[in-house]
Amino acid sequence: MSGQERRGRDDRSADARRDARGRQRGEARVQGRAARTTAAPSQRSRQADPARNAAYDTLRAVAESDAYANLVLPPLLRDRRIAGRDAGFATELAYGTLRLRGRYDAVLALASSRPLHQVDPNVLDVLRLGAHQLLGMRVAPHAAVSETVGLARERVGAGAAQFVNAVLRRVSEHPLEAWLERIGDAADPRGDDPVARLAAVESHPAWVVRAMRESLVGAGRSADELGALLAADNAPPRVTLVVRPGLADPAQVAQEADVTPAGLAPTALVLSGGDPGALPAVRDGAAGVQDEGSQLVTLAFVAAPVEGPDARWLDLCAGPGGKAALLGALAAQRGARIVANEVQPHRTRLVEQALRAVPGDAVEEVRTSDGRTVGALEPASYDRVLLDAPCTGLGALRRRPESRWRRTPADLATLSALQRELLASAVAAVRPGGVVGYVTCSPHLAETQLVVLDAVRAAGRAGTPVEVVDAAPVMAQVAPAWQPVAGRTDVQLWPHVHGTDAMHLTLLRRL
Ligand SMILES: C[S@@+](CC[C@H](N)C(=O)[O-])C[C@H]1O[C@@H](n2cnc3c(N)ncnc32)[C@H](O)[C@@H]1O
Repeated sequence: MSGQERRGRDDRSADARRDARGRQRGEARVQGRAARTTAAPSQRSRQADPARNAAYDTLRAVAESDAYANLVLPPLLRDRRIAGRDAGFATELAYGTLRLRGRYDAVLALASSRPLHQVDPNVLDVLRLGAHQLLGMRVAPHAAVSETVGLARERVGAGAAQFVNAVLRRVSEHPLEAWLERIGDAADPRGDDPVARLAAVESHPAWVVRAMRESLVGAGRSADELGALLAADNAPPRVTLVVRPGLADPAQVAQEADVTPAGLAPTALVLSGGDPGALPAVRDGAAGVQDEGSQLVTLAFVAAPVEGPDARWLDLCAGPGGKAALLGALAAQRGARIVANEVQPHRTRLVEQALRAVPGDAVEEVRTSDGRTVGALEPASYDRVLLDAPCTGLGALRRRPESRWRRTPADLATLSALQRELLASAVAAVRPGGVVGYVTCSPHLAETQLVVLDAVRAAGRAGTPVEVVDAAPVMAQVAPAWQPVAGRTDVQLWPHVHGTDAMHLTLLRRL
């Protein structure tokens, strides 16, 4: 995607109701305040608007309390009664700034008279917000600078405001394309380090850039797609609904909301605007918000042929219950029953909530237990076992704006060890002839192909041998538009190709 296209996409989420200064109109009304204020006019004109304040508070919570932006911002907007386009502006400002933090830090490092590590973290976050308004959103440059200077003055102090003014004025001197060129050259001065260049330009840690290149190649795709993959991580994901089969009617949902078919999964609709939580079908649990990739891997898992009965399904790591709800709906249609297992009690409660619309006789149990023990406690007990494993989430970076900066290579070692144990347990829990679906929302080879390779070997040693089932024809049956990758029996989805999270699916049959 070109910088121009990327900007165009950001532009569409910019606030059309904002005035030329990028400030919201009718702010007092949105805030429930009287139009008159007791502040002196000079002070009034300096007040940063609530949307920018909300974005700033979100960035500070992410930095100081290890908070998740998508858990911090929505309640903050509700509490402060920031709604509609102003909420959209705050969301794009906060999430976009977090996703593109690496790019903006590279820009700010060139524009600042001080090394960034000497800049107060509060000031640095204000600068990042200013950089995103200037380079990633359609806020007029003078408004982006003056409003952000106002934010600095209000939240940090007058000295900080002067510094912010000087740096942002320098940032505003060049358009995004020129800055991308400059930060690319600064990261890769000799022109022989494409990873460093992409890391700066596409705003990913270098280790993630390397891992994504290996994942693309390992999944049978070209390394030339790397730039497009990283750019796709920087775009806000579309809002996709799942219409749970037998519980809701897509035509009915289409009457209630502005939706279009997502393209691959027959259950998936893209919502073009509005609050999905306000839709009746979503409120009652017959539909939900779910990435199309999650729907596809669940549908393919259920479509995989098993030998013999097909009545008892286990979701080993079910929380918060998105896939369990789809599984439950499909189980109800097929006369099967599901057991939903989750290790964290509060997430088990979310699974119960997600399953509220699934007919009771399709749900055998929702329980809290460590999935690693299930294989030993209930050997050969299920016809299908879904293992949607805890993972780094490197395939869902666009959805979790700050996570790329939090994850470390050390997480891979911990998580892939857990994934191996859980997969061994899943294999032990499925009966001979039954199917295990191994799913991650990461394309990292250490969490996908290597875990599967080890699990197949370990299963043989443990006396519970498995074979890999070719998932390509199964996926083609579920999603006729699916294009298999030559030589691959697993399924790897990609944001830049399929518009989904980078979900992985391997199907195993117990022998
Ligand atoms: C990727 S999430 C599952 C998402 C879920 N399938 C959905 O679609 O909503 C992985 C889940 O595994 C849970 N988990 C982690 N370790 C576990 C364990 N040892 N046993 C069972 N669940 C575990 C996590 O708490 C988390 O809820």
